[in-house]
Amino acid sequence: MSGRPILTAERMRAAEQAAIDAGMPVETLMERAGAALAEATVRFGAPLPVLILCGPGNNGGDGYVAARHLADRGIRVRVAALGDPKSDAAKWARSKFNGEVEQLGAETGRAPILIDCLFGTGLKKALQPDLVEQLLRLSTDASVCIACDLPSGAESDSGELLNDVPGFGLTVTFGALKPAHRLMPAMNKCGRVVLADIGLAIDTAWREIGRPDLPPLDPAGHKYSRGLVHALAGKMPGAIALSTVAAARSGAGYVRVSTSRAIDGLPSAIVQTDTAILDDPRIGCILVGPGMGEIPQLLTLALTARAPKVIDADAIGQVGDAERLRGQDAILTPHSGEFVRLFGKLPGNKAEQALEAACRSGAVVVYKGPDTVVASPDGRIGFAPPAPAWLASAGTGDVLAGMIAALRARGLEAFEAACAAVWLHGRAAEIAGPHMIADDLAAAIPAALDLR
Ligand SMILES: NC(=O)C1=CN([C@@H]2O[C@H](COP(=O)(O)OP(=O)(O)OC[C@H]3O[C@@H](n4cnc5c(N)ncnc54)[C@H](O)[C@@H]3O)[C@@H](O)[C@H]2O)[C@@H](O)CC1
Ligand SMILES: Nc1ncnc2c1ncn2[C@@H]1O[C@H](COP(=O)(O)OP(=O)(O)O)[C@@H](O)[C@H]1O
Ligand SMILES: [K+]
Repeated sequence: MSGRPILTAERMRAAEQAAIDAGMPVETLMERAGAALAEATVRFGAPLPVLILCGPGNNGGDGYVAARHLADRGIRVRVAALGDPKSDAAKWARSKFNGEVEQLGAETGRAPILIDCLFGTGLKKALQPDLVEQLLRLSTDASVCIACDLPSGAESDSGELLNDVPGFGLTVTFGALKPAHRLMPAMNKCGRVVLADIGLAIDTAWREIGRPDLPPLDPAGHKYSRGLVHALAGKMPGAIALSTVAAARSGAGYVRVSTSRAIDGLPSAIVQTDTAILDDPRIGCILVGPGMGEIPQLLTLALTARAPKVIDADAIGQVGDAERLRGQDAILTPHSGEFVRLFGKLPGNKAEQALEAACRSGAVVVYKGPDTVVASPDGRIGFAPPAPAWLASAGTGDVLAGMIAALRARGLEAFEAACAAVWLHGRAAEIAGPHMIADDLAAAIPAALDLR
């Protein structure tokens, strides 16, 4: 899966230390970070007067460097600091800035562009209440708010907010994204996240899910080689109808649904059958769960088959013990309620919880929500880019399950199929627009596929 790298604060510091050990001065890293922050500010905010709030550590150091670069470009820039810089690199950055440095407080005047360089990955506790008050006041008075690395108060690894945090239009981060950029509630405060390369070597299995690279159609292919999805209908046929339409629209060559009674309104291209023979070697992926209701035999039947499977919705609740999935080639797609029901309350951030669930079950886990994460038992984690909040409507999860099943049946490896579907699902929602219903979402999949 391609996409921007994501590192915890500890691994970020390790990457920085490795660069320093290899002979790169920390001042060079800070110089690059501050220059990138200044560049993004000019591009995003236009050449308006800037106020930079500097904290005592290296986040503040980046701010002094950015102030120098902005001043060199002829932009009116003021710096208000919490106090003297504490780290050597920040002291160096402060010494290179020729302008005046105000004491940050109730007297600090507003500016149209505000840059928050108070705290970044070094945040350890909530900001003092009076500092929060100043940050909120100055951000309310600004037209454009930019966060250096992280909004101050957002905890880098968990995505928790330790104090009230204003909403930023832009966050400029360095080397790699941090989990907080893609986990709620912090991700909702970051605005657009720009990643600047400051010359660090980044090695990680955690990435933001990027635009998928789907294999081209085989010119000599046939409907089975393009992928056969076999869905199992249960009590509520509407849900499996959404899933199967989504699977067909996602490029499966053949979509078949086992159902005891005809499902009205299903496109004729989707084959309805009253038998449920799952030992057909041509099946590329079985889909079970959407609209299943209390029919646990359907999950049992799916688990007897060799084919890969997507286990969604009601079927997740029927798994009981995650160990049951060992040896299965499965993708699980729980929302938070289904996740806790199957795995209990796990420690760590959402990504770590998904990874633990993947390790326990041996399945790829798509932990859904406004901050969907995809985890593979081999340690890979994909963090979804922001998706529209209007996805929170009935049936959109059924659509996602069908999309994953189609991409899996088309031959993508389980983790790749899940990540690609999550990306396309978010883009389809953007295309379908704020008043969409799940049926519109499925109809927008071809346009999302065309975006790639
Ligand atoms: N890791 C890297 O490779 C690079 C990091 N850079 C910058 O360095 C930042 C991290 O710098 P630091 O480790 O100095 O940490 P910060 O600048 O985030 O915080 C500085 C120190 O403030 C104290 N502190 C934390 N929370 C506080 C609170 N609520 N109230 C009062 N004091 C508090 C802590 O002792 C902390 O170490 C990054 O966010 C980034 O902006 C850049 O300079 C470029 C290179
Ligand atoms: N606030 C939100 N912002 C973005 N995406 C969301 C939000 N809430 C839910 N989603 C997405 O919408 C889908 C909902 O799936 P699910 O909860 O299974 O609903 P349903 O069972 O009704 O289909 C998931 O893909 C989830 O990630
Ligand atoms: K900051």
